Amino acid sequence: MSDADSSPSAADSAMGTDSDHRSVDDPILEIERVVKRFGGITAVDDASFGIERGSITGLIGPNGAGKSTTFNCITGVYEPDEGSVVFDGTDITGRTPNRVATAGLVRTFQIAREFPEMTVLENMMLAPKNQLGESLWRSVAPRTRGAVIEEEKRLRERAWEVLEFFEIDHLAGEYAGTLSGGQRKLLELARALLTEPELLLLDEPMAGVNPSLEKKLLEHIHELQEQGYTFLLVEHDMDVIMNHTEHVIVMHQGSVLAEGAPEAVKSNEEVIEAYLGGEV
Ligand SMILES: Nc1ncnc2c1ncn2[C@@H]1O[C@H](COP(=O)(O)OP(=O)(O)OP(=O)(O)O)[C@@H](O)[C@H]1O
Repeated sequence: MSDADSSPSAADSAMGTDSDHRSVDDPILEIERVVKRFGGITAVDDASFGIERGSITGLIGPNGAGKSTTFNCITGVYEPDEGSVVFDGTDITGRTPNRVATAGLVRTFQIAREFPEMTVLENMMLAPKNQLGESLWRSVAPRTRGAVIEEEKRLRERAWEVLEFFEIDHLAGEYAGTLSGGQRKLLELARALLTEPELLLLDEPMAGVNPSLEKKLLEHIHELQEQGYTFLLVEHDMDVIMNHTEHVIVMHQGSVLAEGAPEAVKSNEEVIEAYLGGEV
């Protein structure tokens, strides 16, 4: 169980939202009236919400509710037709994915896939370069020989540190292509961390994960939260949402239908109806 019960938002009731989202004390991310259309389809329809810094927030909704499109608008894959995305006080609307990642907002489980014919450590060393984009990496990386060596040393140390944190340091010399699906998930999260993000967007992190790895992944996510990272996750597994997030945003037909503490959202009638009476 997370510390959801002690969260300030735990006492909130799930509220329906129009354009005004609940006030967030210290927002790391603010989505204001975002609209994204594909021809005649409005995939995201005037969606607004804020993400509290240091929180684990769930973004849920039935199939086709607009969750992935919202993630894509946040991470720069799509430019919203209307509205704004503000990260850490800076308007990042319409920035390219590389520039969004450079700002400290990283989407995991969708980042560039690992290279199977390179070792785990080599993949780690390439992660910041891949995520930030080669040209950007060059522009931020120091160019003198001494500085390059120093930077590489620092990155290698950090790579080992992160591999140890995820308890996959013993795999550092293995080819990434030989890893199990679960080990690959851990490597993916480890690589994302090397880009030094502040906010991690997790896209169905538990999909296809066995129960023991799920437990491990969740423990790591909570430990990282304690270190100050913020998480926004799209997840269909309601047990994960109910037990491991402190705030839940529910999307339906492109809009935010309700948000609040997990228990309050679970019993919200509009939410239950949106899921066609299914168990939430
Ligand atoms: N590239 C696209 N072109 C046309 N329509 C799209 C495109 N991407 C999404 N849509 C439509 O926009 C709506 C929202 O889709 P989206 O994938 O964002 O929902 P979702 O909540 O992530 O769904 P799921 O849980 O099934 O992944 C759907 O009706 C979908 O068919």
